[in-house]
Amino acid sequence: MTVSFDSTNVLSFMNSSELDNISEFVKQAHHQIHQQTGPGSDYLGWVDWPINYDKEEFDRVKLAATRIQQQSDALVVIGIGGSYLGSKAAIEALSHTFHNQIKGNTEVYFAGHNISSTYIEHLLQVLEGKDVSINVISKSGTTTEPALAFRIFRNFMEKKYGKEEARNRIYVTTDQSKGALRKLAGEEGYETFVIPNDIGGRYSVLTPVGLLPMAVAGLNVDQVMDGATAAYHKYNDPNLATNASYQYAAVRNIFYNKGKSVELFVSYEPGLHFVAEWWKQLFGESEGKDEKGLFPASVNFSTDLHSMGQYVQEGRRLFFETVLQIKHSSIERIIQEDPDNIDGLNFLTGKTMDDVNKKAALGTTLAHIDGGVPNLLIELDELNEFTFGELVYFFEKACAISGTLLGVNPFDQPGVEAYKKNMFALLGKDGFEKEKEELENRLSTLG
Ligand SMILES: O=P(O)(O)OC[C@H]1O[C@H](O)[C@H](O)[C@@H](O)[C@@H]1O
Repeated sequence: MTVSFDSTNVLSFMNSSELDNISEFVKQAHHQIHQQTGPGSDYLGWVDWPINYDKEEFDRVKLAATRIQQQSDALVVIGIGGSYLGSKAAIEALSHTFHNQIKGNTEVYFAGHNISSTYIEHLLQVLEGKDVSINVISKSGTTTEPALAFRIFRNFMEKKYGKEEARNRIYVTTDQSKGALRKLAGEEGYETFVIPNDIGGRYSVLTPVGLLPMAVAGLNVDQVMDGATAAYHKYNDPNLATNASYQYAAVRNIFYNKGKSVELFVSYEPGLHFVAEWWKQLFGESEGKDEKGLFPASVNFSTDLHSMGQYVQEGRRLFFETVLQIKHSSIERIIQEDPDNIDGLNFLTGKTMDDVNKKAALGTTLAHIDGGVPNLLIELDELNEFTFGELVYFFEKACAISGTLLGVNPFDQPGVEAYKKNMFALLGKDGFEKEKEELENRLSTLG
C-alpha cells in the first residue's frame, strides 16, 4: 500500500513547511494515543488489537462461520453503524459483485440498519423457503433499529424452526456483560461473541463484529488480520516523515485549517462504495463535534462524474479529494475491435476496461486540480483480504491522530443521542413524558 502526496496534486495547494510545522504535534498525538493519556483513552483497545486479539475467540468465529455455511442458505446480519458497515464494506469490496446470486455461496443480507417496514417485508419474502441463520450485532445491546429487527427475526426463526432449533441458528455479538442483548443471549443460550469494552463501534470491524459475517461470506479472515498486523507495525512510528497514516492525518488537518470543510472520498470501483460508507462513520463520528471537523462525503466515479462532477469541477471550492485507487484490477477485460466501428470506439481496441478506468481517473484528477481541488492518492496494489485489513488499520490510526490534532475526543459520539431522545419521547417511551409534552407543543406551533 502506498500513499502519495504528489507535489502537484497536493503540495501546490499548501506549503511543504506546513508539514514540518505540524510534525511535533503529530508526535504528541502519537504519544497521547499510545500512552493512553488523551480524551477517550478508555476506548483505545483497537490500537494493539491486531497483535493481541483473542485467538481462541477468533477460532470460534471461524468454526461458527463454517457451521452457518453448512446449516443455512442465508445469513441475516442485524446491526447498524459500526455494527454493520465494516463487514458490509469488506463483503462488497472483496466478494463477487453479485455474491448472493452465485450458486453455492451462503447469501448474506443485512437488516436492522433502518426502520423501514418495506425493507423488512421484502427481505422476509426473499428468505422464504431458505434455511436461515442470524447474527445480531449490537455493542450496547439497546440500539432501537437492530433491537426492533431482531424482535421480528427472532419471531420468524422460532416460528420457522421452533425455539430449540432457532437457538442453534442465532449468533449474538455484543458487550461481554452489559445490555439487553447480552441478557437475552444468556437466557436463551445463544452462542455469543464479544465486542471488547475498550473498542468503540466504528473501530470494531476487526473484532467478531466484522469477522463473522466476512467469514460466512467466504472471506479469509486470517489474511484480514495479517494485513492489520502488518499495518500495526508499519504505522507504529511517531515520525511524520516516515508514517503514511500520520501524513494523511496531517494533510487533512492542514487543509481543514486552510478553510476546507469537506473531504470527498473518491473511488473508481463500485465494490468500494461501502468502504466509503464505513470511512464516513469513522471520521464523521470521531471528528464532527464541538462545531468542528471536516464533513466526510463520498462519490463513486466515474458514475458520479455524470451527476456530481460539475459541482466538483466548478462549484464552491469547499473540498479536497482523497482518491482510493486499486493499481491492479483482479479481472482484466480486453476491448475487442468492431469491424463497423459505428460507436467510434475502435481507438480502444486491445486496451483493457481497467486501462480506460485508470485514464478516466488520471483525467479527472488533472481536471480537478485545474479546478482548484487538491487530490490525495491512496493506492493499494491489489484489493484483497490482506490489503483490506491494512487499509482499515491505516484509517483507524489516521483518524485517531487527526481527531487528536483537531482537539476533540475522537472516541465518543454524544450528539447521536439527540434524535434518539426525541424519537423515544414522540413514541411515548416510559420516562420521556416531559420531553413528549415539550416536543408536541413545539410541533403544534409549526401547524
Ligand atoms: O452496536 P450498537 O451499540 O448497536 O451501536 C450501533 C451504532 O449506533 C450508535 O447510535 C452510534 O452512533 C454508533 O457509533 C454505533 O456504531
